[in-house]
Amino acid sequence: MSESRTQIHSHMAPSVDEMGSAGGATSNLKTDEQSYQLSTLTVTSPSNHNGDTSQYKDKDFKASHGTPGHKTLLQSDALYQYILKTSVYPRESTYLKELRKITEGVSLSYMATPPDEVQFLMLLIQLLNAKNTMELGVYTGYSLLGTALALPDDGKIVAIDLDRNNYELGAPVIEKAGVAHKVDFREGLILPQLDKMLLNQENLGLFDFIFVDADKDNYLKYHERCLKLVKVEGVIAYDNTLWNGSLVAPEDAPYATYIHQYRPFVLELNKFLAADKRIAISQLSVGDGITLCRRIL
Ligand SMILES: C[S@@+](CC[C@H](N)C(=O)[O-])C[C@H]1O[C@@H](n2cnc3c(N)ncnc32)[C@H](O)[C@@H]1O
Repeated sequence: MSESRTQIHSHMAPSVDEMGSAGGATSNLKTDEQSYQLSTLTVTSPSNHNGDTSQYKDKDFKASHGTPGHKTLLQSDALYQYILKTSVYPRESTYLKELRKITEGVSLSYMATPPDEVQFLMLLIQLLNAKNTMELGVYTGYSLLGTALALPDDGKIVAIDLDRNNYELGAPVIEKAGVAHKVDFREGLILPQLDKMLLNQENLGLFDFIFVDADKDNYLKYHERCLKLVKVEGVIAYDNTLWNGSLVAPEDAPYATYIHQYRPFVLELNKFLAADKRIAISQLSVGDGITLCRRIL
């Protein structure tokens, strides 16, 4: 089995470069949470994901199976670069590109949703004819801008994040793109913000689409609240549900600390969503894994 190796350094997350060579060194690793401390580690990415987990016991296996140095669980970086160059970058709006470039220069830039995933979300929003949407976890606003561009002119996005400073890096681009009137940014912790919204009957069943991309240990709490806020036949999308591929690795696999920390919560979420009769689901291996939940009850 051939492997590619990528060095990942704290505060030096690799970025996707559309002109760069295919393969390990120019890559973009999806992680979340501002508290994430990425120590220097070697990522070893098996190029052939055939379900064989025996490699995890290999002492030479330094880090994340299924973390091929980019925000996807594809077979290779080359394939990922192919998708970006062929289907994503040529159609990425100049504003999204500008915000992506700005974000690449910011610390924790790897937190941004990858461009292929945002392209998918934009199409989904249009397929749903979504008008009222919400985003939990904004960062600099790359997925927020994608949503705003995909919505009709009278569409709305409630966007919640505890950190206004990062949002303000993207806000001028959102303004320049002519979609700022759709964005209702609310600074604060997500849980109390959702609870406040639930007190107003008018918010119940209001939303056509909700994108959840924040603290994994709270996703189940968000789920109960979002199920009341999304309309029947509306969609909630949970990001990072494949959690860097760590879900199928042994507990002592050499992942970064934050991966270990949140892994049980993602496992619990996936199990819960699979059994939840109130929703129809599909877990997709786009980006770091995204689970679509359509409210059916
Ligand atoms: C992965 S980033 C979001 C990325 C964003 N969707 C994008 O495309 O750039 C996660 C964000 O969630 C925010 N966050 C994490 N936990 C939160 C909480 N409990 N309440 C509010 N915001 C939170 C962080 O401040 C961070 O900006």
